Amino acid sequence: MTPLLSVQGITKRYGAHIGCADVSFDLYPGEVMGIVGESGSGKSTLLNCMAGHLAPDAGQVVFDTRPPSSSAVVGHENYGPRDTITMSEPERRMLGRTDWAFVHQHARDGLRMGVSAGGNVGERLMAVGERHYGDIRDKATDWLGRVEIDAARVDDRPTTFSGGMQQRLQIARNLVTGPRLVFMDEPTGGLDVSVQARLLDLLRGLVRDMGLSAIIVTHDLAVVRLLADRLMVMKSGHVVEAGLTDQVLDDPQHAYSQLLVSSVLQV
Ligand SMILES: Nc1ncnc2c1ncn2[C@@H]1O[C@H](COP(=O)(O)OP(=O)(O)OP(=O)(O)O)[C@@H](O)[C@H]1O
Repeated sequence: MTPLLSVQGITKRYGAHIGCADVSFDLYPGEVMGIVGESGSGKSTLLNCMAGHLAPDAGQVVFDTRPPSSSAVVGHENYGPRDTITMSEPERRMLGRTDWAFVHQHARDGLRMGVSAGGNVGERLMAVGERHYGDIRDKATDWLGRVEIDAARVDDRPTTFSGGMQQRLQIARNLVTGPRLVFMDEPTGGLDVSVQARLLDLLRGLVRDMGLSAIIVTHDLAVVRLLADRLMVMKSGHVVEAGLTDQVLDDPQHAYSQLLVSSVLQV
């Protein structure tokens, strides 16, 4: 099977300082990869390099592209595995609106706070060529329901929403176009514990129902335990251990992973 995403030798330095070094892995369709490590271990640097937000110094991020489903989507004729780092900026941007999604830790980074909830979701549909107002509004309302936001709030701005609702709205905005790969940066970070649990449950259901592939960066091992099939443990920019989530968490081999797991157990 062709990997959906094949990451090869991604390296990013900040001056003499290493952000992440020589990271490689394959992600297959429907698979969820968790990336864990303490603060400063390079998780966000790696995620941002993979998602095209940051230019790596070396490496490839090869995505198995498919023909556009909307006639409004124009551009590349070469489908199949493509290095997204060397593809043109318009192509990468289109990927970011269609097959890729990015869920930020802070919902306000992924939402337009001055636009209604329905508008936030509908905007992404318009970006891929949908023009029929009634259809867009219906789909937006349907997605609000799928993320457990009352349809009566469709015209309200996200500024009037709680943190958990804002995060669920950001997820709806991201998933409405049916992406195949979702990058998530600490998706439950900064939320109350009970809100986190509900969001995790929702995410798990959506990932399963939509057959999504995802890469989730977190320092919370409970998040990867619930969502990730596989796990990479990072330390000082390097991957020190990788494997099936349960295997790594229940029987960590590297001393740093052991420390990471045990310090969580002590909490
Ligand atoms: N813009 C930058 N300029 C210089 N150094 C940076 C920059 N961004 C990150 N770094 C450094 O790169 C290393 C990796 O940082 P990164 O933010 O990727 O780690 P992280 O694991 O995501 O941490 P956190 O969980 O705190 O976000 C750290 O040593 C950090 O200080």
